[in-house]
Amino acid sequence: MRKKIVAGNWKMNMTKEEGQALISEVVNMAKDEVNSQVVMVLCPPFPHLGYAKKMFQSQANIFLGAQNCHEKTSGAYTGEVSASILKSFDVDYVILGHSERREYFQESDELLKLKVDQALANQLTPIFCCGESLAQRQAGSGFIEFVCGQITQSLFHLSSEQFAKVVIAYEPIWAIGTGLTATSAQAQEMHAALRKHIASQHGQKLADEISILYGGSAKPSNTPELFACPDVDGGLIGGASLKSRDFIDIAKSFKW
Ligand SMILES: O=C[C@H](O)COP(=O)(O)O
Repeated sequence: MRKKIVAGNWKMNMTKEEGQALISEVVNMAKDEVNSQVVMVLCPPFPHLGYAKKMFQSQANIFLGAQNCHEKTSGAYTGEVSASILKSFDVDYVILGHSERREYFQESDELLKLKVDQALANQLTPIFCCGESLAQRQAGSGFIEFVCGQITQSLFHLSSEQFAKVVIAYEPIWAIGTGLTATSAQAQEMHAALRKHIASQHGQKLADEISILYGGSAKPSNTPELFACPDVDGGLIGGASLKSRDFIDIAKSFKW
């Protein structure tokens, strides 16, 4: 059975004190309330990575994620962080290709390919984001091909053994932070198409093992329906991951 994952992307939020309080609440609530088979990933800004892991070391289903890594191994790249540095801080996952990175930092499919390689070479699990813009969705056709194309461009150079280690996050750009959520039918349609696309390259067995998360204004009121879709394996959560109650309730949205 493929993994059910709820990842919280804090983006550029939370001071040290706020972050510590949030993690401690999430850890305590998860212990009592969340099925231990749900993989929970906390992705705070870089400075929090230094202390965060120690706060949930005893909890086997909570993992640490970063929000980005550099495409090179090391060197004179002021302000950047490599995958090997992240690994040395016990980071497990790294979000790559988020639409905010693509838009504000001009990250291309080609660059993301290199970042994915760095992540895998350092035993980090990439949470690879893909998704179409509002204009592409409103055009009414071609958006599924566009999103599958992002996977082709940045991930299809991987061997099947490498691809099996990747988590995909479908995040329609028009749903991120807007309050507009994809309907469960829209999410299911895209997730099924992505799985079919992966199967065309790596076979059905591997495609069936890949976790594909949904992201975009996910909240406790809509995740039960979204997570009930056969091809939706969890969520990449932005705003709602900053509130412990909401994040925990989202992690409780799976039907078993
Ligand atoms: O990485 C998370 C996504 O960008 C979703 O953000 P959101 O839940 O605030 O819409």
